[in-house]
Amino acid sequence: MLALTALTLSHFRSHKRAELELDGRPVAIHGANGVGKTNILEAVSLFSPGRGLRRAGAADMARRDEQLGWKLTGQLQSPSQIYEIDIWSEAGAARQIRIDGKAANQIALGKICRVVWLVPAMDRLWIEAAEGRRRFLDRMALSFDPTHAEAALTYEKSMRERNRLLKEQVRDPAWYRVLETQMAAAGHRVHQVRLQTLDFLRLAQAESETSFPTAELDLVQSEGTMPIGESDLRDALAESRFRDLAAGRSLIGPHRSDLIGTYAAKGVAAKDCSTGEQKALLVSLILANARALAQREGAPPMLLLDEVSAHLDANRCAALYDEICSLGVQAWMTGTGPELFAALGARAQVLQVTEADGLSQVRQS
Ligand SMILES: Nc1ncnc2c1ncn2[C@@H]1O[C@H](COP(=O)(O)OP(=O)(O)OP(=O)(O)O)[C@@H](O)[C@H]1O
Repeated sequence: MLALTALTLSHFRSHKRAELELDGRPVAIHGANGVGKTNILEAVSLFSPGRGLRRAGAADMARRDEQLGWKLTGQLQSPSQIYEIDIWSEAGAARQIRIDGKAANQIALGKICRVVWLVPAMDRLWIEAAEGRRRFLDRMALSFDPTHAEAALTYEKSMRERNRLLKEQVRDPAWYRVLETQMAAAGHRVHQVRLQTLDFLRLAQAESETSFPTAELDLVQSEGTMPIGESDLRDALAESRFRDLAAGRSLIGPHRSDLIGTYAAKGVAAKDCSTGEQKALLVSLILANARALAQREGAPPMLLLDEVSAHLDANRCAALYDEICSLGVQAWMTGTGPELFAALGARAQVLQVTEADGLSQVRQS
């Protein structure tokens, strides 16, 4: 299994200090609006690479009106061993990580801990801009291949630099060659890992007997097609330079990919499905992600499901709970009242968050 067995939040968001003792079961967190349930999920999301589920900066995560910075301490149980992990930021500085007392970086963290999430901001994922869908796919890709974060970052950095040259109307090819070589190497890798992730998800959906609808998936380019090999991408970037100069930005590459989903049984594009169906398609994908990783690595990722029951009918909610429990996933779920988790019974650890006089409290309920 992959699970946090203890978690302490210090001066993190609304929590001055919250200590959670966990036993590896799914975690159902309930409490009134604004008591800090999502803040706990955000803390868990930081146990994987990236900016976390709110995509916030380290400074925003410090408890307001305190200049102290924040700290998260977690005990992580992986299939092979137990890790003691500290993640903290001092006075708004970049996040720091220590694994078993030794300084570590986000890539090292990504190798031992995988976290995938669904949050209410993703309710319109199928309808809104492609960037959100790419991010959702990349989060799943990262759970399969921890090096994905590094390749994506290298690509992003070289692309930004190339875009700067394009905006400044630099025309000398010598300025572009090194950047385009870097973009092609990292971009090809990013694209391949995304394609492989789609294959894993397709297979896991096909093999499953879940009642969640199958989401057919396609990765498409906003214009044309993605060059197949690394050298094809490098050549395509060089060829596109003239057009890119006119646009002032790079027009080809994996940053122009889009994830298209279809409700397979109905043959209806995800963007045209009902709100609940759209959410069910996303749930179907993260369950497929969990199933595939359980098979390949012996442990599914931790799942963060903020406002888990929103838009799902009672049958789908029960089916989701059943699947989480049968997969042995440490799913972190939130909702405003304990009744939302009644169908889980003793299969989950139920925590209640309350707040009084600016101080939050988390206790078993
Ligand atoms: N840096 C911070 N310092 C102190 N409080 C913060 C900070 N950032 C956010 N908050 C507070 O945390 C609260 C939001 O917490 P959170 O989103 O976890 O609530 P929630 O329990 O999930 O609520 P809901 O049920 O409404 O979704 C808000 O009151 C917000 O003002």
